[in-house]
Amino acid sequence: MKQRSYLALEGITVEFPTKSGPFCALDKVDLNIEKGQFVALIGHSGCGKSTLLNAVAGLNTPTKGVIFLDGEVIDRPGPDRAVVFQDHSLLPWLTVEENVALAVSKTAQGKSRNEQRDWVMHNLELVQMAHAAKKRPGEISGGMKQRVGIARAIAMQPRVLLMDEPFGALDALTRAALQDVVMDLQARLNNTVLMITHDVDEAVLLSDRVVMMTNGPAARIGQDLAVDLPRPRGRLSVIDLPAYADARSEIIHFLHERYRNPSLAA
Ligand SMILES: Nc1ncnc2c1ncn2[C@@H]1O[C@H](COP(=O)(O)OP(=O)(O)OP(=O)(O)O)[C@@H](O)[C@H]1O
Repeated sequence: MKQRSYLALEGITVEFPTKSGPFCALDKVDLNIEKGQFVALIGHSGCGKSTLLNAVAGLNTPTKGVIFLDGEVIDRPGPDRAVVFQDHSLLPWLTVEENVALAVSKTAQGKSRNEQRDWVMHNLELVQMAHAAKKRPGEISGGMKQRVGIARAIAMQPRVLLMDEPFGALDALTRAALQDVVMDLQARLNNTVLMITHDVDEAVLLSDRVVMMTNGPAARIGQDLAVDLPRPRGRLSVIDLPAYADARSEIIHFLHERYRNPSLAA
């Protein structure tokens, strides 16, 4: 039997029907991610990053190709793949605790009510949000909502954590604090993660690999860069390492030289 990676995308083509005929967003994309790897997906706006992530989430169906997770074909959404979106998508009428509990109830077979409650609080503690358990989303800041969104996702113990620009709507300092949370979680839990970002420093700081996409239509993977930085990582401990500068430079050359932003092309 063929030995596949934990998450294996094989020949993924996605075409969308449009008035002027099919629009090819992704063209025969192959991507292999091992268990416990943190992979960032980077590329210019509109290249197809969300299309790729949504295919893994089961939210869109590839026109061609197959996605395998732990040897099983993925063709629909499931609680084994939790998604964190840029917009936290918490239910406003539920408290922080209830928002996480709702997700946990879908995946907590065999857990008593008390065990589920403890699990919810444990995950809120991991993102330093236990103190706000009784608040509603309208009573907490954007950064705090994103922390809760992350707690909700990891509390489901997904096989893959998918993040679509999770910090895109946050100011720079809040964003940095959330990156630290994600680094801490990765050190403790070693999740398998696929994360979309537009931020080169964020990609290098958080990831084991940075996968760079070519400009669409018919986008492909243009470069797959291993980030050779020790873990656990801290922002100040890696920033002066040559490997940090090298990775950063590779990505910037890819984005601004090899595949320039198509909307800036003369
Ligand atoms: N449902 C759809 N119907 C038609 N075209 C679509 C559809 N969804 C996405 N597209 C097109 O597919 C291409 C890829 O879109 P996608 O949202 O995946 O890009 P992206 O890299 O995630 O962009 P951004 O960084 O701006 O979020 C774009 O040209 C987009 O217009």
